[in-house]
Amino acid sequence: MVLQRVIRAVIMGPPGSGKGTVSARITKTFGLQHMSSGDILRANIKEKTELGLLMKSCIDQGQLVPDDIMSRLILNDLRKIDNSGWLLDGFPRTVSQAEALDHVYSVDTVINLNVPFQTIKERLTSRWTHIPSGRVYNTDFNPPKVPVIIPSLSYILYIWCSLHN
Ligand SMILES: Nc1nc2c(ncn2[C@@H]2O[C@H](COP(=O)(O)OP(=O)(O)O)[C@@H](O)[C@H]2O)c(=O)[nH]1
Ligand SMILES: Nc1ncnc2c1ncn2[C@@H]1O[C@H](COP(=O)(O)OP(=O)(O)O)[C@@H](O)[C@H]1O
Repeated sequence: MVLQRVIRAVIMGPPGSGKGTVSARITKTFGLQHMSSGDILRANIKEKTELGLLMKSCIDQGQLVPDDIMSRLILNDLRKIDNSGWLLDGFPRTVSQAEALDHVYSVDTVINLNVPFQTIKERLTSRWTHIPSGRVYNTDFNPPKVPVIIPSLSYILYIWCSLHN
């Protein structure tokens, strides 16, 4: 029997630094579960869970979700995959969240993406998201296979509704 070591890692960096893009490659290469705080929050909002409804108003106002709620949510999800390796993306985001994680798990590796602000600005202006799958593209670096040519009114409405529900 071969015992495989469970790897627990965290990726950090400002919004737009490439955490989601790099995480997808790392998790595929090393067989880790990708735990994205943004995706977990969006799933809870979509499913209209009690916490999801509470958090929607914070996110809509551009605020961070309170530390205790966020830590509870992520640690709860990590407990469900206790025997797997994971890469945390977007959590911890504050000292209090880091302490909550450290209390329960010992993390093997932390990757910090250090990207200049000007580069982040350029990347975010050419970032596109495929709403149904959540995949992120960039018109220069990682363009989608099927380019969006002229969005129809119904498509614009569809995107608007997806962002506001
Ligand atoms: N030029 C370039 N663009 C990148 C790179 N990594 C990510 N991007 C693009 O930058 C944007 C932000 O990346 P994303 O993974 O969403 O960042 P996050 O907000 O930190 O998760 C997206 O449009 C990506 O396609 C990179 O190494 N070079
Ligand atoms: N660890 C966290 N603590 C508090 N709020 C969070 C955390 N992660 C995500 N959020 C909330 O969810 C929103 C979307 O997160 P995310 O998809 O990671 O995008 P971004 O990194 O661009 O802010 C954030 O703007 C914030 O309101």
